[in-house]
Amino acid sequence: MLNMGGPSTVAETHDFLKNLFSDGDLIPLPFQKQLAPWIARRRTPQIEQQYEDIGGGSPILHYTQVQGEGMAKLLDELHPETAPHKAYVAFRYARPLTEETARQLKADGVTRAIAFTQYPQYSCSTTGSSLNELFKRGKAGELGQLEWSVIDRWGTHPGFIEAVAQNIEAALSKFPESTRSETVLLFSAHSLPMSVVNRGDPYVLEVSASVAAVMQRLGHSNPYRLVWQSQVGPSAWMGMQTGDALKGLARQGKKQVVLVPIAFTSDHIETLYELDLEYAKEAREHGVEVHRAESLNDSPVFIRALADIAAQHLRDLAAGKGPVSVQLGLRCPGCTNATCGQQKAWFARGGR
Ligand SMILES: C=CC1=C(C)c2cc3[nH]c(cc4nc(cc5[nH]c(cc1n2)c(C)c5CCC(=O)O)C(CCC(=O)O)=C4C)c(C)c3C=C
Ligand SMILES: [Fe+2]
Ligand SMILES: [Fe+2]
Repeated sequence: MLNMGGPSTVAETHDFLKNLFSDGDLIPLPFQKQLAPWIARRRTPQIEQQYEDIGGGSPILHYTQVQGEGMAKLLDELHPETAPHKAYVAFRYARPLTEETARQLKADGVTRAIAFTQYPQYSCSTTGSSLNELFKRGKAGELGQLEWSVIDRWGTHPGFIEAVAQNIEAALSKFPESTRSETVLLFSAHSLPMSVVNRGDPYVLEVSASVAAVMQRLGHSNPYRLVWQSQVGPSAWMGMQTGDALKGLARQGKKQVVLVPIAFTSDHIETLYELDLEYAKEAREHGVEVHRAESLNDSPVFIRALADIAAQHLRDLAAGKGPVSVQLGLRCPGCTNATCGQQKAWFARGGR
């Protein structure tokens, strides 16, 4: 289960940021080796305070473990031919890091593995970075004799869409029935730098497809927009920004909003701090009642969706389909990172 991870305790914040700013697939920096530790050190106090304010750390490891254990158990029933199944967590910037998990896979004598991204929608800066890291470890012989296949995206899977829709319905039910249909659904996803969007990264399109599928499932019961949050640094990022959108809606006299995180499957500072503590609070000061749809976290509907995605993948493999999706094979038209090409070829050969 591939994801970026987060600091489980406030004390782990610095190492998390150092790993994050050292990742050239996420943030390409000149003199990255020297600059990354410097930026991380400077940014640590502010981000530590945010993790402090949301209860002392990121819950992502806890929820990924709950999701993984639930998924593996269901998968034993859904696809007994390949049982027993076991979920391993491989985070990009926090423990357990990919290198730790690689050692564990080797020690356990695992021979067959699925690299299952936990980002619903594909971006080279998220899933692409995790796959590049796994590829580098594999090429260096750190993974043992493993045969790999990849689940690279699942942003319109009906089980995922159903789980999100149910959480929206629960949030909507907090508004009076008489005015419920006037509530604006404000889908919010982590933004991307325009430099990434403009090289042909598929994330913005795939997040939009998720939103369209959720709205179809809801029978277009409410007006909606997709907006973008958490941009960092001075460069241009995908907009409109979530905070500005809330202010604009307030100015236009909207009184009820449901905020919907759509590109991340468990709580993190972006939901618990930015959406709940910053934006929702500010909107309330402007007279807007805001409720947030819960993150998927330990949703049984979502855990069943993960198991269903994995089971379908295993059935496809048994039916002779290749180890990677057709779509994974296509690099961004503007991609100049040679590792991306090597990584895709390596996974297409089953990790050999
Ligand atoms: C699908 C989700 C995410 C995308 C896409 C994404 C792209 C992206 N992020 C940065 C820079 C930073 N992100 C940071 C934290 C962070 N990012 C995501 C998700 C996505 N990022 C999450 C869930 C988190 C927080 C983890 C948590 O537990 O809350 C940070 C660190 C925090 C900070 O310093 O503000 C940075 C920096 C870039 C540059 C980027 C696309 C290229
Ligand atoms: Fe980010
Ligand atoms: Fe790339």
